[in-house]
Amino acid sequence: MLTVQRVVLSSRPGKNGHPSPDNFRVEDTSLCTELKQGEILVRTLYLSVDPYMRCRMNDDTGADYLLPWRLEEVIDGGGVGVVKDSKNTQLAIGDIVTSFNWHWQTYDVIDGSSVEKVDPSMVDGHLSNVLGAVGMPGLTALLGVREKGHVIRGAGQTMVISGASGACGSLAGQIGRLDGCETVVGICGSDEKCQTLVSQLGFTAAVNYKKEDVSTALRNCCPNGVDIYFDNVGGPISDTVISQMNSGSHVILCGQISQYNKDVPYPPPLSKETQEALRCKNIIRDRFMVLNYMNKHKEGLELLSRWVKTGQVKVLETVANGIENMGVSFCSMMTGGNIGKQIVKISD
Ligand SMILES: NC(=O)C1=CN([C@@H]2O[C@H](COP(=O)(O)OP(=O)(O)OC[C@H]3O[C@@H](n4cnc5c(N)ncnc54)[C@H](OP(=O)(O)O)[C@@H]3O)[C@@H](O)[C@H]2O)C=CC1
Ligand SMILES: CCCCCC(=O)/C=C/[C@H]1[C@H](O)CC(=O)[C@@H]1CCCCCCC(=O)O
Repeated sequence: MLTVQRVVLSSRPGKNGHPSPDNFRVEDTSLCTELKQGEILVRTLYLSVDPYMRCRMNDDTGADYLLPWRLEEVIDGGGVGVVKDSKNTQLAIGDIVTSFNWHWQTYDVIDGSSVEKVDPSMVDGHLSNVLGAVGMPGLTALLGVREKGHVIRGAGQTMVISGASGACGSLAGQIGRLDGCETVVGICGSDEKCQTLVSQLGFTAAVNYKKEDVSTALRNCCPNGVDIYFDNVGGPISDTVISQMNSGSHVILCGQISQYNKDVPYPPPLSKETQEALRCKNIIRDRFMVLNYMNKHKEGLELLSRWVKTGQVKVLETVANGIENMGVSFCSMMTGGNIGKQIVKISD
């Protein structure tokens, strides 16, 4: 038996509530490390906190592909770890593995078939990138832009990204630029974030929605209107962007984080004005879900890996330390405490 730490959901915030670190509890538990055929013992290296997890805190997630976390049970999500013992013919001690359903636990015994083996050279040994730029958020940015953005190289297009300094947004803007957008404008929640987007990631301009009048600032940054909108946040910010979009333009409906603490369906209903703007200007607003493009993931990860290795895409990350900080990190990410991908390092 091994004593390990895990995080359980101790209470729910309620569909209309803001999540709090008190909703999470860290506790010790005993793990039987005797393996059955096919099982592996893993040590957790990094865990991911992601916006969709807010929906898993409700007893009804509102999405058929999301299971609710159960009260008093260990939480799961994206994770990466190292194999410490194996009775699985496909996995050896020292292998790096990942899963979408990794338990928030320092060590675990799991079926080897429930994880994917990671090639550490894909991320130059920077294993947290498996949960970020060369993982689900990277694929979301890449496939979101390519499947729904309709970027045409040389056409002088303008792309706007909300939630622009986060895991998906910071990559989506860089990919828009690489794919040929002439102007790439980010919207995010601090001057420091705005400065980073422009000085480090090559965005044309950035708008601090907490300080500036978004409508005026966008008119200045996008004098020819908006052709592609990568929408991570929804709500009033998106209403404003959509009001400045050109005829025949495209909204990539990636996420609506500004509405996740409200009891509304996903995607949340739009105001009458915004529905009218979409209709009158024939704006295509397609919902995008990265999990619907599994057949494009392998090729996508290879491209993202190349871009990161060659420095064509820069990676931003905010790293917290220790399993006791999972709840705090999740709540911090939900309120803008992160720049780039929010990661929690669990062990070396
Ligand atoms: N469709 C898909 O397949 C996927 C969708 N997503 C979605 O993409 C979006 C971004 O996810 P991800 O990159 O992981 O997270 P981020 O790294 O972007 O972190 C969340 C960010 O959201 C911003 N934010 C929080 N509340 C608000 C608000 N009320 N208004 C505006 N901005 C807010 C904060 O930045 P700031 O300081 O700017 O406020 C915060 O840093 C989410 O909506 C998520 O659900 C993610 C993965 C896959
Ligand atoms: C209901 C709000 C969803 C908002 C959009 C979003 O953030 C979607 C994220 C998914 C994305 O398609 C890739 C993911 O990893 C997210 C979903 C993960 C599903 C894990 C399911 C685990 C389980 O519940 O069994």
